[in-house]
Amino acid sequence: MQHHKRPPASILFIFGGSGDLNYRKLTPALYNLFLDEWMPEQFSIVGIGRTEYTAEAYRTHLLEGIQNFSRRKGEQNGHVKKFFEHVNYLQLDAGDVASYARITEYVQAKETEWGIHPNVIFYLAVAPQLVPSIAQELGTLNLCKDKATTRIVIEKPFGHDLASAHELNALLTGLFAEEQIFRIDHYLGKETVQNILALRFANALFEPVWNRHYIDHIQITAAESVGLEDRAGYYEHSGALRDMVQNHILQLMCMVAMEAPVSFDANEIRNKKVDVLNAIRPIRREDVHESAVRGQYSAGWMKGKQVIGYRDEKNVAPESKTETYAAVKFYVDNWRWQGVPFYVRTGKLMHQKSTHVTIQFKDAPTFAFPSEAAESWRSNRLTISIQPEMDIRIRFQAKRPGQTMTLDPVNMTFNYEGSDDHTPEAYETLLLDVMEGDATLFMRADQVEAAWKVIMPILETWETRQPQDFPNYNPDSWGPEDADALIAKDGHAWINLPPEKK
Ligand SMILES: NC(=O)C1=CN([C@@H]2O[C@H](COP(=O)(O)OP(=O)(O)OC[C@H]3O[C@@H](n4cnc5c(N)ncnc54)[C@H](OP(=O)(O)O)[C@@H]3O)[C@@H](O)[C@H]2O)C=CC1
Ligand SMILES: O=C1O[C@H](COP(=O)(O)O)[C@@H](O)[C@H](O)[C@H]1O
Repeated sequence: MQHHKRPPASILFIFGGSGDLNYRKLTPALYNLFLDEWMPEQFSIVGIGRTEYTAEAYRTHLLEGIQNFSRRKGEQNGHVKKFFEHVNYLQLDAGDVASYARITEYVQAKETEWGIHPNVIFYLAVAPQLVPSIAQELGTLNLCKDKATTRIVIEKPFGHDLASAHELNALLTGLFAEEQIFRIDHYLGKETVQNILALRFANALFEPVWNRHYIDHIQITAAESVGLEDRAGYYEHSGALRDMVQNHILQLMCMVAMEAPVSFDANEIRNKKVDVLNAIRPIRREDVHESAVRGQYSAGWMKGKQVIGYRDEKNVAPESKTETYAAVKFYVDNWRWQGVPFYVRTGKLMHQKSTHVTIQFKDAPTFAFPSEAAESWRSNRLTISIQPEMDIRIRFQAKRPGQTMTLDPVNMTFNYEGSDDHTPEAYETLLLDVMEGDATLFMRADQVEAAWKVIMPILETWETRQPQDFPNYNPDSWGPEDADALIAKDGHAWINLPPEKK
């Protein structure tokens, strides 16, 4: 039984309908929205790509994606069939200007069939270099003149660098009204990421210690156990820094480091986040080697299975210098964070899928216990596990029961209620927001550009200096040795989160 208001009738055109994002995330999310009766009464999803598919073959392909990646698989009685009645495919080369007329024809046919004018959403799930030309063509379609019902969703990375992001913003704002533009960063739709704001700003407990006086350093890890997954067309031009650091990781950093907002108004939150980006200390080109490490995976073994190296993946150049791993040390130059390092890292084919933020507090000022009481004083730590574990852990010292004064670090853990099955995926939340026209969880133009500004010196340095040691890390490892050295020289070590015992 449905207890909520559904969005208005919508047609979603997904450029990149034959790609990995749609297969792994968008279609499973739309399917879950359908199961939960959040999809409009009248809707149509149209995948777009150059690959040849019959409607049937396309649906079979996407069903496989649901079976592999959806939080609820495709076995729900009859629902799969009903869902796929709304899914179609348009074989279309985005470079073929004349073919855009087919989009208008499709919309007109649906208008006639449904007897109303629907929302029309263009989702650009394609590599950034294709975005400007597609946006340009869409912007000239008559139907895009209707600001209330037409929207364009742009995936990250938004642009390829600072200059192209700036140009893209100018292009989009020339063609569309700001309320039609949805710059997506799906990490902002994750429940656990949104909970960072709740943890920090709905509790007075943490605020007094959330600063340079009590925090030693902060770590952000987004480790993936998957490799390239046949995405060379996109990833070879991207690499880990553009793919994950410029967007997802910097957004996580903003949430951890931002000042308290005075309201939950979308612009107020964005203002506070952009302040963090603007306060990140610029890394000088000559210092990049001190603050950033890149890596590329070799061939090897992953959980007992043989895997090929990055350079042997399909459509990857044999001498590719694309990084599949990046670690960076940042500082935020403001009163709260002066002198506190933020260590961030991300990589593919790593030992374990794990995204988490760790706040490492300073040691107790003196240690009155006998020195043999504890292996380390460095015990106070707060960890926000974003995925696959979804929990918040506070680690502190406790006395081990017995006659001696022996201390052990223990964890107090908050686990999200219910199973993963019931937690909406980020793309469910965000796609619903797009259909409803709510841009609160989306990026503003200046945020995207400020994030590019932060990473440009690293990008430019890496692009001009060839990596001499690629491939430099093994699958099923925690990345290159240099990344351990990056943090070890400050007297720290990366924290690899063990799964919480249930
Ligand atoms: N994969 C993921 O998990 C995530 C991806 N993203 C973002 O999504 C975007 C796409 O990534 P991903 O799906 O992985 O990349 P893929 O390489 O898997 O997909 C690229 C898509 O672009 C289409 N395409 C390429 N050229 C054309 C063309 N001339 N005309 C029409 N379609 C074309 C391809 O279709 P065809 O070959 O059939 O033409 C394919 O569907 C990137 O910006 C990425 O950052 C964001 C979050 C997660
Ligand atoms: O944006 C991207 O994100 C995925 C990882 O997303 P997650 O929700 O599974 O953490 C990554 O695999 C992909 O390379 C990147 O484009």
